Amino acid sequence: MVVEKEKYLSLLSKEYPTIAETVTEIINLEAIMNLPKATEHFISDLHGEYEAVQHVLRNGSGNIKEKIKEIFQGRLSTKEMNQLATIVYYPNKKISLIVSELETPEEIEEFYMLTTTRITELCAFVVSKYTRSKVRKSLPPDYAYIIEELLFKDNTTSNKDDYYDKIIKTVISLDRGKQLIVAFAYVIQRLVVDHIHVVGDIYDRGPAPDKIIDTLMDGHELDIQWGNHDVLWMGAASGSPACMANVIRISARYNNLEIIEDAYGISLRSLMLFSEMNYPEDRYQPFLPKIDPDSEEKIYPEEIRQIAKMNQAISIIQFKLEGQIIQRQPEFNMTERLLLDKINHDKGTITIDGKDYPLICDYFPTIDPANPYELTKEEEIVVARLTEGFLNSERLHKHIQFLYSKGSMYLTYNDNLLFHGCVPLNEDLSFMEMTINKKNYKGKALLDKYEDILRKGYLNRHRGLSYQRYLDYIWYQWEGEASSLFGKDKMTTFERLYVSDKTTHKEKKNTYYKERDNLQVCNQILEEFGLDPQKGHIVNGHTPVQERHGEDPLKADGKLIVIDGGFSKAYQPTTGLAGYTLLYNSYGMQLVSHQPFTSVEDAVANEIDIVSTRRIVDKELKRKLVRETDVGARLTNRVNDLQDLLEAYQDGILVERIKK
Ligand SMILES: O=P(O)(O)OC[C@H]1O[C@](O)(COP(=O)(O)O)[C@@H](O)[C@@H]1O
Ligand SMILES: [Mn+2]
Repeated sequence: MVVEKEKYLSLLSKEYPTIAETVTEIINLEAIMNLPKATEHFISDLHGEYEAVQHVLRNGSGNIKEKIKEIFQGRLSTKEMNQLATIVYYPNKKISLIVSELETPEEIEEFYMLTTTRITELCAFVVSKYTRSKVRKSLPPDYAYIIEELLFKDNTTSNKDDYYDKIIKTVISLDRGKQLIVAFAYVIQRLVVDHIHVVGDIYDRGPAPDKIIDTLMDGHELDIQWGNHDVLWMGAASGSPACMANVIRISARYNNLEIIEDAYGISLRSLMLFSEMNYPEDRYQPFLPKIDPDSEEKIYPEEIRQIAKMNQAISIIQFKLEGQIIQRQPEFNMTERLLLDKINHDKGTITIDGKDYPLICDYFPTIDPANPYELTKEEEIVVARLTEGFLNSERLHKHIQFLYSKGSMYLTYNDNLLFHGCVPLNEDLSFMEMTINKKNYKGKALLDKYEDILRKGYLNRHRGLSYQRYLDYIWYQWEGEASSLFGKDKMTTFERLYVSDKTTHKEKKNTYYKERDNLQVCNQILEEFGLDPQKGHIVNGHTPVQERHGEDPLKADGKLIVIDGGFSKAYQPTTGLAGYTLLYNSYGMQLVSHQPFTSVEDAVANEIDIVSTRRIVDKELKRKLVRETDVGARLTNRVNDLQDLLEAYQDGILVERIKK
């Protein structure tokens, strides 16, 4: 035997010291590989919409309802099935509501009895595709014993029924019925979806990306493909002032500065004072925040004025900082985006592409026409304070570290390729090249390089300016032409704010977006990432699918699927929907579309499911097993090693470590 192999087996023998233990593990792994493939659940462009995301996660994109129907159709009425579903999604709230409407203790007891029996049956069905050990690990410690006892009850011995009945009755008589049902509900929520892929853009626009991350951190098995908005926050947390200015500007624009101040505890006081002192009352029209018409929170005119001024101050700071990057990084090829030096301060106009346009607002108290990209002393102080705040917020770093640990630029998983935006293409369909530190990158190598830069930028965040190069490249991924996350020729933020002529607002999408309906292009990309085009799919987020205008989320005959349906409220008028989720289980792939989510209260009281339609993307001819997945490939390797270990024991090459 080769020495290396022998060493490896000797190490393995520490974990499996006897023939019996080795055999047991082989049998265990073989059994796992024969289980149906676990359900993958793809979501993207969550954009801070915590409640809608929660709802989709709680109802497993409609999967829980499907399972309820499978078991109870014909036995329960639609009303009873809807009620059971809502109990699973919002157990605490729904049970309290139901119980408050019941009159006698007998009715309450009957409700608990019935619900516990039904939810046990549902849970048993949901967990039937997992090994017992996996189920056991998902049980809440407080009720693990009881749930396990009820779940794995032996149906062959009917005299045990009394025993199970007795367990339930005792729990109820001890006034613990509600807690047990809640525990069951969470187990069902957790296990109905085995693995979540978040295809980018958790941050910006909506109110609570921080709460979404808290939820994602709470135990689901998942991975993240970073979106452009996530990378902007990662850049800000890495100490990039330009990324940070963008983050603050977007939060101000969407009237959501609480995310910075309250959720992450970063003080905006310096910016507020600076903007109050420098930007007067009537010059901020383009900077008024967008107010969510559905929001019940009252906002005072004075507050709106304050936010607009902060937005204006940080926007100018952003344009200056971005101009500095563009000037010091010729490789970015972005000199056309240098606009502050094109302002004609006397005439109140700007020259873009050789044409003069009037400015909506021509008040630039901090811009020195001779040196338009230089920050004033005061602006420098504001930027330094804010950067410190972003570098030192504990909660922000907890979240950003989670994004780094679970995330990547792209992912290959069970033959599929997942990324948020695009693989930048030239018009002739070749991969677009980007020069980074004098070397050229394209296709997969470019995405790998971007990821490397993102990681190095964050790891070196406290090491000062010599690492600024990384930060500049992180910012580039937010709005550079060869960014795989942005995918447009330019970001016209300045023009949108200052010029009314809409022709200047145009952002041209990369060729990828026109060509991703082309099967050959999709195949070329799958091959570039080492995947089999016959088997794989590409999954993207980033561009809201305008289903209302007849756009199809399935491109190239279903080879590529775009799942940005607009959880983001700001985009719902364009999409006409509230998001897609893609499910990939042992029977194939299904695209689920969701209607706008109103509120938790509405969902609880009126038992609303926001799932509207399901579409088959791909159907497996034969139910797919774990053996045929990436996990299966790893387990097969493991089984092969264990078989070698077994042989080594049997041939006397290794001796069993029998415990004394
Ligand atoms: O809708 P807003 O807030 O004006 O933002 C528009 C900007 O957002 C972008 O669409 C990028 O964000 P998305 O990833 O959400 O599309 C830019 O291309 C555009 O300039
Ligand atoms: Mn995006």
